[in-house]
Amino acid sequence: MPRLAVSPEFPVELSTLPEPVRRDVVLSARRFLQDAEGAPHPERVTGARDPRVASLRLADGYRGVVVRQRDVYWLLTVLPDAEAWAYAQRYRFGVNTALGVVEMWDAVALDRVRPAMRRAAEATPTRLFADVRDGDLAELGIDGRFLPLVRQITDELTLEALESLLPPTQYEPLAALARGESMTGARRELENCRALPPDSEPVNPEDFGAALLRSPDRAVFTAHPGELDRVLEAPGWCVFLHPPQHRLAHWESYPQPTLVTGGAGTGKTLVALHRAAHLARRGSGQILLVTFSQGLSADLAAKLDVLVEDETVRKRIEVGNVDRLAHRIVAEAEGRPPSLVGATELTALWEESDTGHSPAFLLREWEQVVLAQNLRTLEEYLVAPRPGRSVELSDEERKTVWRAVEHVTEQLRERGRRTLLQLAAEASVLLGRTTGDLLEEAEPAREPYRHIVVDEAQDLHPAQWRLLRVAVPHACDDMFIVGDPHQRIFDTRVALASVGIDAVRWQLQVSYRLPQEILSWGVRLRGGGPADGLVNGVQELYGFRATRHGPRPVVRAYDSPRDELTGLVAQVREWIRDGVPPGEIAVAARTTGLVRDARAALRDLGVRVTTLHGMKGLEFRRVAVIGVADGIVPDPDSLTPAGEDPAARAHDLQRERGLLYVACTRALESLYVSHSGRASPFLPT
Ligand SMILES: Nc1ncnc2c1ncn2[C@@H]1O[C@H](COP(=O)(O)OP(=O)(O)OP(=O)(O)O)[C@@H](O)[C@H]1O
Repeated sequence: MPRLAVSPEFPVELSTLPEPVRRDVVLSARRFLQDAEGAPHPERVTGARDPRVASLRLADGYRGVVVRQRDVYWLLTVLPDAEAWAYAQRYRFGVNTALGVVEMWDAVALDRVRPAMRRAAEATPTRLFADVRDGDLAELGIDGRFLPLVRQITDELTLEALESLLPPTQYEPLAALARGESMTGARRELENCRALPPDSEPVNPEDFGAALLRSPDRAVFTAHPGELDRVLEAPGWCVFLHPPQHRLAHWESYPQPTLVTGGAGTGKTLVALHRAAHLARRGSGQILLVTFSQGLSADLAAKLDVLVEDETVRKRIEVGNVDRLAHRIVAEAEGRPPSLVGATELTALWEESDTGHSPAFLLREWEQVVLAQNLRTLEEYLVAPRPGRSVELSDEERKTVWRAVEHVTEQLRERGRRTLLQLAAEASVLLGRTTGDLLEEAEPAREPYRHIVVDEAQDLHPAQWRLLRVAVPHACDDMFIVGDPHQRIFDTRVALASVGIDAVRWQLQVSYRLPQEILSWGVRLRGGGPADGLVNGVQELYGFRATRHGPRPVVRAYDSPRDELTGLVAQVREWIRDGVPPGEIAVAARTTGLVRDARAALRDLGVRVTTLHGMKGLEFRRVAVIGVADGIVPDPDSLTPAGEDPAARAHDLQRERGLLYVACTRALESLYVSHSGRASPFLPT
């Protein structure tokens, strides 16, 4: 029986074929896998650059291309006959001698550039890799067949021109050396191309089957027709993760909490989903997959349903948001659902306390200093640090503020009302009581969850982190956390270590959602500067890059809001005329008023219209962000007056910037931004 591995390109090509052809292709592939009667035979490809390449007739006029070695077949693509033969002739295949993974390159295109490279090399004695020894290149897995070419490269631009022609495992270490990195840096880049931890066996470059097994991003083996159907039908992200994503999601065991950070579209949510699925398949205990809001958790649950087919495995994962968890714990303890206080009622309570500070100032002090550090007494508050608050408070002023906090909490208690953060704080006390102090005890009395996986971690409040920490005992694989401090859209900054989560951090750097043009523009908008939170110190966007190119974002200035709406409608209609389904188009604005106007203007078109906040965690092919004007973004009502607290205002501005950045980085293909009147100061010039 053949051992059949499928490449990620095969299902993609298959999905573009007309229905009857697709059905025939799937039937033929199944027959081939089972070696059944009528199965297609591998046919030799004359003129092939690689003698292991063969062709399979999969449907009338359509052929598959395979690389074979003994009983192993790697099914690469399915194309109309003529294209399939040409494809089969073009490519060569190898095994990376350092990593043992498969490599594939367009030998015809590479041959085509050789004469120009030779001429360029003859014109100058300069060589980009003159100082690098052959031995070092071999250690980095550079294929001997590429060596003459590598030795001819004169400068970085020439190397960049080769990027699409070389396998990434050849290109990445060379690019690192070209950037002036040491051998260690180049090795690190190479290691980043590894999806699985190294095995103890030395690499045998002749064993193609073993190399395919080490390359789950390039090939998935299917043992029976059910598995083949799954690979052919499931969305690509369910089956093929990019090497760093695969490594993080499928790592056997993490001895301590793990934090994965990465820019927009680097696949953090996918990694969180696959990690949860991996843990569930292992069956080591109940898993909580948790995120920031109810809407996002519904989205996660829907994706998880697609990823995990086995019902028993799926049931091991509860998907939720932290507020719901807190609500449930308190409701169970008290025998009835807790009642929440509304924003207006809370503001009125702060106003009752005569402190000389605004309700917004007091609320912030309560949430970001008192609740964030879980301060219970005036004595604790008097000596507590107040990070992010630049207005000094004397002891007397602190006493006044504390009295206001006591007044408000007392009033809330009397009315039987609570805020969500109070709920989280109470839930962690309740859980701590029933489970013992899990931070201290080695063997708690009860284990609510065995694993917790957190998405959108940057926006959780310390009180919510404390709840999550007590909801899972300290053990290997207890917490797997993904987030991006640059996408923070709420006022929470937490160093995980300060809430008992001693996390080791990993980073994803390649955005698979954004074209480079939107990514670069977005980074300028966000300000490439560092963001704080999650780990001690700050994090940079340095090294964040994309794999695709696309159109530059379009920024349109209009004379009036009415013209701006007309322009929006014209843009959305054009996208729909281009064939983009309305469900894959989103329009976002900072204010609910603008959202209402845009909804009315786009009434019949069926596109999603939402606030900037509502864009969090989502993705669309085309995105329009409107009303990006001075006076709207940043929202003046959401900014602390500079006179009241300059540091808080600076944080507010960062948060507003982050919000716009989040909305603009939802676009897979095109981004359209508009304003009437003066542009928002956040827009890159
Ligand atoms: N392995 C993959 N296979 C297919 N598509 C991928 C893969 N990894 C990332 N993508 C693409 O990138 C998108 C972003 O993935 P995901 O939502 O997990 O990123 P993220 O880092 O959580 O994004 P953000 O922080 O901006 O919300 C996916 O929806 C998909 O379009």
